[in-house]
Amino acid sequence: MRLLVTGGAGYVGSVVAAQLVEAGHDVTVLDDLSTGHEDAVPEGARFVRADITQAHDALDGVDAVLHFAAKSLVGESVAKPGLYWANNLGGTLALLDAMRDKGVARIVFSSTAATYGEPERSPIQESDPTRPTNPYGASKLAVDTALTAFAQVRGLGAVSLRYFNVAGAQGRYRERHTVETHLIPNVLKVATGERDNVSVFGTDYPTPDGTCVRDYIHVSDLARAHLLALGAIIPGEHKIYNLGSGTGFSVQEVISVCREVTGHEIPVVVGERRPGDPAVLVASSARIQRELGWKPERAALGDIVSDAWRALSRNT
Ligand SMILES: NC(=O)c1ccc[n+]([C@@H]2O[C@H](COP(=O)([O-])OP(=O)(O)OC[C@H]3O[C@@H](n4cnc5c(N)ncnc54)[C@H](O)[C@@H]3O)[C@@H](O)[C@H]2O)c1
Ligand SMILES: O=c1ccn([C@@H]2O[C@H](COP(=O)(O)OP(=O)(O)O[C@H]3O[C@H](CO)[C@H](O)[C@H](O)[C@H]3O)[C@@H](O)[C@H]2O)c(=O)[nH]1
Repeated sequence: MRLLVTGGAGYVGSVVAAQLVEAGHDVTVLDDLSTGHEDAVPEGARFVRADITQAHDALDGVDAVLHFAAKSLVGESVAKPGLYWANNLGGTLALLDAMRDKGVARIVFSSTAATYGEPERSPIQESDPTRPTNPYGASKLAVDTALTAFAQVRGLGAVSLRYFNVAGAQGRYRERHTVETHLIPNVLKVATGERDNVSVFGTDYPTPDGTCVRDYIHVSDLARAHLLALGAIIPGEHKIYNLGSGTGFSVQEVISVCREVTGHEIPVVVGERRPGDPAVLVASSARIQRELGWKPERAALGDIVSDAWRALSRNT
């Protein structure tokens, strides 16, 4: 297929673009490089540096869009909600209009666990209430809502994948955000010497060891789900799937695994709770397993951390 990958110079988008090229698709990456890196665009993909509101030309002859481009820092979204609404919702609406103008009727969208907010039960199912607790999650939920409407009125075929905590690396493709908020890369930066210690945000949560529990999914497993989603798009339908490994690990458990993998003691500083962090976020991925036959292959936390560590130590 001829595919447009927005945000394909970023962490998740670059891994998916690499898998798409590998599978023989014709791939164009469109990215404004606001948080991405041009050298993350895989060999064999074309690169267009542009904002998602300027995608018209890049959509010529395209069969489907995989839409990763977004702002995705929860804290920044609280400080600058306008940026999140404009970029994530406004930008996506412009992209969807351009797709309609160019007759492109298929999209796979990066949604998030943040659309659920504080969950009522664990694991979270797609039918559970969506009550985002920050503008980032709200902007992503608004796109999901728009996709449902456009499927009904425009015949758009859409799949939203709600990622839980993405981690790990695929070969050279790794997480390298300039502002890094995610736990695993921050812990590993202590082992490379880039940081002196890692802060644990709260030890008084109602969890077995008092630290937050998350569902970490390997970026390669996540990427594979996009290729399955692409094949499952049905015009006029919007499908939503959670994507996690189905097992929760606490912050302390993650740090322990990072110590085992790196052989570094990784000093810890106990800090305050980070506002807006739910105690436990674990996905039920039963729907995508049942309907698309997806299965995580590198779900073990040791594998996820080892792959992230290998890629990081090769590049620092
Ligand atoms: N990483 C995670 O744990 C996680 C979890 C849930 C959802 N997501 C979603 O997955 C997607 C990818 O996340 P990521 O971690 O790879 O982030 P990232 O910041 O590495 O990648 C996003 C890419 O989009 C580009 N971009 C942003 N705004 C743009 C615009 N207006 N026009 C063109 N390009 C633009 C950036 O330059 C970057 O290359 C995002 O939509 C994010 O919300 C990520
Ligand atoms: O230096 C750090 C970084 C994180 N944490 C803790 O580690 C856990 C994981 O934090 P991350 O920042 O790695 O991930 P989040 O769970 O906050 O975020 C993920 O889930 C969100 C939904 O709530 C969004 O989908 C977001 O894009 C996705 O990365 C949280 O309990 C956080 O408080 C620390 O203790 N210290």
